[in-house]
Amino acid sequence: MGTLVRTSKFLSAARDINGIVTITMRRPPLNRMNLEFMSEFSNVLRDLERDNCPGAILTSYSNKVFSAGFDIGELCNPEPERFNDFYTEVQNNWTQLYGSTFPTVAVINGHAMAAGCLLALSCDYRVMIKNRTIGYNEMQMGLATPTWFTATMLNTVGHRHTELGVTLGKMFTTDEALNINLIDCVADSKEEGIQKALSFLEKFTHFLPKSYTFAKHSLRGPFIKQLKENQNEETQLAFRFLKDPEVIKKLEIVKDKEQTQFLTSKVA
Ligand SMILES: CCCCCCCC/C=C\CC(=O)SCCNC(=O)CCNC(=O)[C@H](O)C(C)(C)COP(=O)(O)OP(=O)(O)OC[C@H]1O[C@@H](n2cnc3c(N)ncnc32)[C@H](O)[C@@H]1OP(=O)(O)O
Repeated sequence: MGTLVRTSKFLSAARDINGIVTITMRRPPLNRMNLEFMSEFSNVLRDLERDNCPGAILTSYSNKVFSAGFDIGELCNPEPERFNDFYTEVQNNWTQLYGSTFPTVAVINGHAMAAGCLLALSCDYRVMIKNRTIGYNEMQMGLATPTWFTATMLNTVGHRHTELGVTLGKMFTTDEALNINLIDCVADSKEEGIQKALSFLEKFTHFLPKSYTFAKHSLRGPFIKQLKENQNEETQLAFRFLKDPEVIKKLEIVKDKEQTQFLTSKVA
């Protein structure tokens, strides 16, 4: 897989001979995203920017789950300070990944739910393994989808598919995702997915990095600017939402085993 450039509790990053870095999420069993996971992720992205990385691939150690999204423990009746740190790290991570100066590919080798879907959509290209699901399922959990999550899907598949996807909390199968361009291609295995990702990244070899960055930022920059300008308001809005007694009650039920089985049956 290449030389290990960074390894931390929940992530590893390995560089191949062409400089392409594969970031593997490894927080068993479901790559749930908590504060520590998000800060490690931001550190990796910061290193890649500093090292003028030519391209990166994001994938999961597990062929079942790419990421189950936010750790419900961070959302259920949160403490103000911890939530502020968590949500700020999530926002910073998105601005880094969505606005990276190098091309990125998500090899989605397992289910990608809610914030896990956001990670994949924040890359430039998506290769997904057959028979997995991807989407913003927040609605099914009594949650709302943050504005920058919605904008990221909107910028990928357009208004109508985003409207239906977000308001129904829909998890798309690999085939459905391909049909609406939520993903770019399908692979039979993670290994084939990595090969397809490398072929995509190969296309950028002869481009000037500054030209690539200019093009990417022309398209994504205004959305990043909008979040940066509203970061505190977004955090306060989310905190107030999560402190609503009805939301707390619903999330507590979701944390219950039986409800998890219900959610699992929805993605089977
Ligand atoms: C105004 C704006 C307001 C905005 C505020 C909120 C912003 C919200 C934004 C994003 C939200 C999210 O990202 S929420 C997370 C969404 N994720 C899910 O819905 C995942 C649900 N999980 C599943 O469907 C399944 O677990 C799975 C398909 C991912 C895997 O299935 P599997 O059978 O392998 O595993 P289990 O279901 O048995 O789960 C094992 C174990 O993990 C617990 N679990 C699952 N997901 C989470 C999670 N996200 N956080 C915490 N814990 C989770 C599950 O309960 C099991 O626990 P037990 O073993 O103790 O039963």
